[in-house]
Amino acid sequence: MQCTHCALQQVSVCCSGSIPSGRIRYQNAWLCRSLDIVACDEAITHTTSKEAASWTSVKMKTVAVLGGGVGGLAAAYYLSKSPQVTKVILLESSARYGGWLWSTQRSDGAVFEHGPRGIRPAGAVGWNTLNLVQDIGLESQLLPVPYSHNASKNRYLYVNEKLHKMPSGLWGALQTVSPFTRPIMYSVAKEILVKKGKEDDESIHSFVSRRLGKELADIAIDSLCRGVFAGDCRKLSVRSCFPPLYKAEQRRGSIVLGMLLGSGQDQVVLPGALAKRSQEESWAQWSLLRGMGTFPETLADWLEQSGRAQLCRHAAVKKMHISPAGWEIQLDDRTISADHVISALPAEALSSVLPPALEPLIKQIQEISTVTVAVVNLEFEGSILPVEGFGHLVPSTEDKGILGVVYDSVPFPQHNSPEGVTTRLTVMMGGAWFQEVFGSPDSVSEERLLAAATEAVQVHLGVSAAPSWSKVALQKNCIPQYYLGHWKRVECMRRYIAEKNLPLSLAGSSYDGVSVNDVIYSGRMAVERLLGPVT
Ligand SMILES: Cc1cc2nc3c(=O)[nH]c(=O)nc-3n(C[C@H](O)[C@H](O)[C@H](O)COP(=O)(O)OP(=O)(O)OC[C@H]3O[C@@H](n4cnc5c(N)ncnc54)[C@H](O)[C@@H]3O)c2cc1C
Ligand SMILES: C=Cc1c2[nH]c(c1C)Cc1[nH]c(c(CCC(=O)O)c1C)Cc1[nH]c(c(C)c1CCC(=O)O)Cc1[nH]c(c(C)c1C=C)C2
Repeated sequence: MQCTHCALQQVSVCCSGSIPSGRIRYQNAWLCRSLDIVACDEAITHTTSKEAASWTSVKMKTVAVLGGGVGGLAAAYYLSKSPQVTKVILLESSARYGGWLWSTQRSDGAVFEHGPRGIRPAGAVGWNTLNLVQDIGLESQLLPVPYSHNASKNRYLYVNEKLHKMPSGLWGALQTVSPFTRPIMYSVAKEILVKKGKEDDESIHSFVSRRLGKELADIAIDSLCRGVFAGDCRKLSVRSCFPPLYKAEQRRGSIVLGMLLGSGQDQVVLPGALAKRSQEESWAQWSLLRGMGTFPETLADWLEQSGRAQLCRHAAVKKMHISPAGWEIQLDDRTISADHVISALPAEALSSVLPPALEPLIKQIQEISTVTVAVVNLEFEGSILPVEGFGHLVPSTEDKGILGVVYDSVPFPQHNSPEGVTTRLTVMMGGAWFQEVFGSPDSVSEERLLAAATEAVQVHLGVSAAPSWSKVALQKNCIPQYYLGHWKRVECMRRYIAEKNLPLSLAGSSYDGVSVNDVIYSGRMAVERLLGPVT
């Protein structure tokens, strides 16, 4: 079995009798050095005297974190918990922390999101985020949306010029629901009999076509990939974008069996009180009273007040030099020395600051591309929606340029203006199709993007009124695309770093998942790989 995080080690499941080197005990599981689970307690039949890892002896004087997005802030947070680090310094090029977590709060109190608007509480990474939220004192600001809410139950597809509610629950799966020509359950039942694929990676479209049929791949999966990665499911990797699907096929021979029997838990996180509350109250997603942007703001304040991290804005990293003494990080106006660097920069930004001597690494990093998304917030007078739900997605066959529309007022009415009845919507456009539809992101006008968004709302939702307020945010290169072979590329990069003994860790959305939860977890993993488990 190969550890998904620690490319260097071939680890064996312990009950086969072989003990992976560097295995350590952590909570109720056995982990390899990268802290992937090797085997749960029950599976352990052998132990060695060498298992206590020597993390406690690791000392770092100064660790620099590059990038003040949520990934960098999370890395700084976990570093700040470690007594092994003397100094943590975070460098952010822009005037504010948070990267893509960015909200506008208007003077009347209405909130508009220009990046993520909801975070999933479920699973180890969801719990991990909620543990952090609880620790920094944000609990009172949470806006949870339970599974029973219309925004959780109702998601729509815009196909053949009509809105279709996506089937949900067992009853929905048993019926033929347009735009599909067969019940989803038909494809699901047949899936168990489909042979396991032989490739070490596959596009999401090919994987789903093979296992569940072309119709689901063409409509549902095409739309899903636009609604998560703003990307093209024919190019995106199933192994890197949806690891549970890939693992289910590898370990159980079927997605359905993998879901029923489990296909291996990779992360170990204990739920704190808030995460337990999210389970008890069945939250599907959550936001914050004054918008997602308050998350990084509060985390940055918490770090500054802890006195354990020095945070610098307007501190663009220009170049980095490496010597046996460590890193020299060149900013506009000064140079900073660090024993270790955790990069939470977008891949492209990291590749442009690394020293030319690391060319093989730079080349690999440059292969991770991104897409641009135009995020258009619209506000309308009155209740104008024909349906109640989270929003609708548009498959690429219907309209390449319009990815989907979020009905923000439905999940988060608390973000509406308190003055009168209004409806807030967000139209997301472009993604992998940006250039083809709108031309260069450097030359497209806001007017054109606003007109396209307003037209989509008019055509898809029958809203003829003009918006009473709008904002266009062109999010250039905002979502990394994990194309075929991404896992191998990331593995190669980490192997290169390890073989060259470079004091460098990679975190952030470019490598191990794009969701806010994944990115926060990547910051934690970077710290744990360096210093051992954080508590
Ligand atoms: C429109 C949109 C909607 C999304 N919706 C969701 C959602 O609903 N749910 C969800 O979970 N996720 C969502 N995401 C994904 C999620 O928001 C991102 O993947 C995540 O915020 C990325 O965080 P990061 O810290 O890795 O990167 P970034 O946010 O890109 O942070 C990197 C930071 O590095 C800084 N930087 C760049 N160059 C330098 C330099 N040379 N020196 C110093 N600093 C530098 C940047 O200014 C930035 O602050 C969405 C993303 C977008 C764009
Ligand atoms: C239409 C474009 C987009 C919408 N959201 C995003 C884009 C590009 C970005 C995005 N959305 C989600 C994530 C995180 C994924 C995760 O693992 O948590 C990101 C990066 C959440 C999400 N949004 C939709 C789904 C199915 C998910 C996955 C998690 C979940 O089930 O909640 C669907 C969806 N996204 C958008 C719309 C309009 C929509 C469906 C109606 C907007």
